[in-house]
Amino acid sequence: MCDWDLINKVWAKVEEDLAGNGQTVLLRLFEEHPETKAHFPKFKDIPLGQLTSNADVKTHGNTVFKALGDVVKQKGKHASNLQAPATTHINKHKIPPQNFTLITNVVLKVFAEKFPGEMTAPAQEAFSKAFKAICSELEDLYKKGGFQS
Ligand code: HEM
Repeated sequence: MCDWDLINKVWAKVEEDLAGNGQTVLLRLFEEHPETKAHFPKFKDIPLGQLTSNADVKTHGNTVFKALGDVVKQKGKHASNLQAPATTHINKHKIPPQNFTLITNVVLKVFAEKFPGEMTAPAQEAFSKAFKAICSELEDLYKKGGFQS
């Protein structure tokens, strides 16, 4: 079991600047795993240096973090919240499932840096467990959805 209350306490802090925090995560994802940028039609041809001031990255950061916030707020009962993104990421965006592990590891790292007061050892552990569970549920949905890379 994960401590969803601990996670939601950190998330309240994240929501003080949802778009900015989502933007930081996307930029760090592109920096640390440059192959992930190639999956985004809007960003793939723009050099990373120029993306730091790209408004679309911030808007997309907000979209991703809004969806992730909707998941963590369900405190574990998020099956229906995962179905829609799984379907689009399988069929429309064609994102291999291991990318969810990459992005959630980046989220953990960015939160630990940005929110050292809230990201205590138990909070990091709670996020780590929750993200592992979510990634594994997404993998199951990918299998059911017949994902082909
Ligand atoms: C925490 C994990 C993630 C969440 C919550 C998330 C959520 C979303 C949402 C809500 C959308 C817009 C609605 C839709 O099309 O479903 C979206 C679009 C998209 N996502 Fe994700 N996503 C995640 C991870 C990723 C990763 C790891 C990649 C690729 C490496 C990716 C690639 C895309 C692309 C290419 C789009 C379309 C962007 C556009 O509008 O041009 N996503 N995502």
